[in-house]
Amino acid sequence: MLSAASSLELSIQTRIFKIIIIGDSNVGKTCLTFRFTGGSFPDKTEATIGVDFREKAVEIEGETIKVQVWDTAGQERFRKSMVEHYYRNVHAVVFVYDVTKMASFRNLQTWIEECNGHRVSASVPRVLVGNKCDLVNQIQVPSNMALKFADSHNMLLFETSAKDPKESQNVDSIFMSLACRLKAQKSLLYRDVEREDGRVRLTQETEAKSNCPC
Ligand SMILES: Nc1nc2c(ncn2[C@@H]2O[C@H](COP(=O)(O)OP(=O)(O)OP(=O)(O)O)[C@@H](O)[C@H]2O)c(=O)[nH]1
Ligand SMILES: [Mg+2]
Repeated sequence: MLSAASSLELSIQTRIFKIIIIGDSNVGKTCLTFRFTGGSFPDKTEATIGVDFREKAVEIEGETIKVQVWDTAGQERFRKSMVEHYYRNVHAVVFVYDVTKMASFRNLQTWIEECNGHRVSASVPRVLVGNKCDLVNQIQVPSNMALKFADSHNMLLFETSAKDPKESQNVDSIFMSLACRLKAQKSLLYRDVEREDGRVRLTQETEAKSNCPC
């Protein structure tokens, strides 16, 4: 068993990455969050009011990182007082649309503008997620259209389903790929700080040895 001191030390050392999920109401933001943090698809969901937080500890290259997912409200009336909080000190942004609803794809432009309007740095990674791919006969947003949009905004595209258990790895990979990128970014940041201190010098070679699972 861990002593109180060592468990305190562990929790102090654990880095937390804040990832927000943004998109129209009903696209499945809450279900995607559930799938990643709890491994299941909820029987029933209500519209999110304000924000729901869910966390998951993941291990990347031997480091335990806490991924803190901010599941935001898509409905204007449930989000307007919270928007500032969503974007404050955010580490990564996940934009979600519903592949069976063209309007949710068209509205991405507005969500991206909102994000840009909150001084989110260009270095904050963003990904695009097309959800509900299990509804194969109802797809309205063709993959090539989504891919073009993602490319033009410098985002990776994931097409997936929070509902289909066979897709659960794909859902995990949305968050894991972001966590890997953030870990790499942060280690660069530490390296710079350490360089300034003149204490530690990490070389390109050290970076190349990285064996990130993503
Ligand atoms: N078929 C299918 N239905 C899904 C999927 N993901 C979510 N749903 C359904 O879509 C509806 C909305 O899901 P939520 O996760 O609550 O949507 P949301 O984006 O969080 O909505 P707000 O909280 O209002 O912003 C629910 O009825 C879910 O069961 C999916 O991958 N496939
Ligand atoms: Mg929700």
